[in-house]
Amino acid sequence: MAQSVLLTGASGRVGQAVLGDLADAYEWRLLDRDPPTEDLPGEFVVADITDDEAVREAMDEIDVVVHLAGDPRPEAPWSSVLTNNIDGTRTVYQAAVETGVEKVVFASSNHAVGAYETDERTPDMYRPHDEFLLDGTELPRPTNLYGVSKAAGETLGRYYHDEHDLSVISVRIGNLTEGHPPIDYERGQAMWLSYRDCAHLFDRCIQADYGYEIVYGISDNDRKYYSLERAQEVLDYEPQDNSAEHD
Ligand SMILES: NC(=O)C1=CN([C@@H]2O[C@H](COP(=O)(O)OP(=O)(O)OC[C@H]3O[C@@H](n4cnc5c(N)ncnc54)[C@H](O)[C@@H]3O)[C@@H](O)[C@H]2O)C=CC1
Ligand SMILES: O=C1O[C@H](COP(=O)(O)O)[C@@H](O)[C@H](O)[C@H]1O
Repeated sequence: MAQSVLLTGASGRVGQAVLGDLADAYEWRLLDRDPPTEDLPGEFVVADITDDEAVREAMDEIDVVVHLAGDPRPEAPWSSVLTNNIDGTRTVYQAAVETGVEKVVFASSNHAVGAYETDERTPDMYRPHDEFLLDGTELPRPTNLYGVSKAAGETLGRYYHDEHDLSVISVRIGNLTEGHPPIDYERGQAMWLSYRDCAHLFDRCIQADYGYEIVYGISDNDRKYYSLERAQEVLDYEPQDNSAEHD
C-alpha cells in the first residue's frame, strides 16, 4: 500500500516541484496556511504550522512528514523566523512523536552554512576547477537569521531523533529554479537544484531508511561545493541535471 505523507508548505515552490513528479506516488495530505489556487492531489488542510492541535490532527494516520512550511527569505526578520521556522518546526517534531509518525524530512538550507563562503574562498569555490567541498559533517555557519533558524531546525531534528527515536533527515537545499539554473549568478549555478532532481531527492528521503542525516540538496553541478556523497550513499540519490549543461 502507498505510504501516507503529510507535506507542509505544499502551496510553495518546493511543494510544487515535489508534487509535480510525485502526485501519484503517495497518499498525500497537504498543509499550508494559504489555501490552494489549483487542483492538488489528496486532502488539503488549511492551518498554521504553529497550531499544535491542527498539526497533530493533520498527522493522524500519517507515515512520513515532509516539512517545508516556513519563511524562506534569507532577509526574513527574527520575529518571523522565530515563529514560522523555529517554533513551527518544533511543533511539527513534537506532533510527529505524539502521533507515531516514523520519519520527518526537514527542508534546511544552504544559508545554514553560508559563512563557509569566505572572501578568501570566493568566487573560486563556485567554479569547476576548485576542489573545496562541504559534506554535511561541518558545524553550521549561518549567514543570516534565516540560516540560524534552519540550523535550529536541524538541531531540533537531532534532539527528536536522539530522545524520541524519530527518523530525521535535514536536506540543505541549494537554489531551486524551474527550467534552467539562475542566470549570471555563479553561486546559484553551483547550488542549483532542478525541479526533477528535487522531486527525486524528496522521493528518496521518503523511501530510504536512516536514523539522523544531513544531506545537500543540489543537482550534480560541475561547479558544486557541496558533496553529494552522503545523499548517494544513504538515499541512492541519482541527480540527472547539471547547471553546466545550460551554459
Ligand atoms: N526554494 C529554495 O530554493 C529553497 C527553499 N528552502 C526551504 O524550503 C522550504 C520551502 O521553500 P519554498 O517553497 O521556496 O518557499 P515558499 O514561500 O514558496 O513556500 C513556503 C510555503 O510555506 C507556507 N507557510 C509559511 N509559513 C507557514 C506557517 N506558519 N504555517 C503554514 N504554512 C506556512 C507558505 O504559505 C508557503 O506556501 C522553506 O522552508 C525554505 O526555507 C531552502 C533552501 C532553498
Ligand atoms: O534558502 C534559500 O536559499 C535559496 C538560495 O539562496 P540565494 O541567497 O542564493 O538566493 C533562496 O533562493 C531561497 O529563497 C531560500 O529559501
